[in-house]
Amino acid sequence: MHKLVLIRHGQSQWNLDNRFSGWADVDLTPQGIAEAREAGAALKQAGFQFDVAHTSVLKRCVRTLWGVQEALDQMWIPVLTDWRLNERHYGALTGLNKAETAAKYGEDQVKIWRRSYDVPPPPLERGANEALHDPRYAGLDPAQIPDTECLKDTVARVLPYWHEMLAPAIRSGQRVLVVAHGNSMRALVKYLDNISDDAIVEVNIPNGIPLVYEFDAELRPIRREYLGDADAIAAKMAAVANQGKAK
Ligand SMILES: O=C(O)[C@@H](CO)OP(=O)(O)O
Repeated sequence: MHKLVLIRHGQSQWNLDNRFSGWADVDLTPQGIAEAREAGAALKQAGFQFDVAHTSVLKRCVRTLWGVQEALDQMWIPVLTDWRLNERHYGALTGLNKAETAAKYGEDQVKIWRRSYDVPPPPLERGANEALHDPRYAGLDPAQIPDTECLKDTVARVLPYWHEMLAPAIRSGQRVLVVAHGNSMRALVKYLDNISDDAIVEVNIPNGIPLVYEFDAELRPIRREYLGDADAIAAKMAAVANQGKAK
């Protein structure tokens, strides 16, 4: 039986402030740090241990992984960080308040920007794209650095990571933990669960809750389950969906 555990990072400062984050490197809040430890404790209680962990190059994910590893008493396992697990790039919306953006452009437009499969937010001007000068992206061809991304664009970088890095490790028997972001997880979940372009619009990922997949030998999902209280998880998902309301 193959398993995979996915966790969205804990609450970030811009989750709390209700701002579009994308590739901005915002840190966790104290609540986010506590959520990371709780996720690790829940995994430990359920008997999970891991051989390797993968995360993005953004500190809200890295710090979440640290909290999970600490609670699991597995600080020693190999960790791979990769930009392909980053949050979807939010283009010119990065840093804007979601409720204010909904008040200005309408909730429907904000839902399209947040959740549609193939409509990207307005792009950053190339000259304003700080990722071009950020050493963590120095190994990339500048053409790979986006000025904005829709979910389809995020799928186009997350899926190669799945096929090249995650799936072979899982197939070889490694116990793999992935700490990622709301939309890089939506990209992976869309593929794994074969969710349509229309249905993915309603999928929201809660912060700091382990999502456990069980696969058959072909890595087709047999079961998936969030670890934790179902009502609390549903409330967290609804809170994410409601971030795009004008209030
Ligand atoms: O701001 C972001 O980068 C993401 C995740 O926090 O937000 P949303 O849920 O609006 O896609």
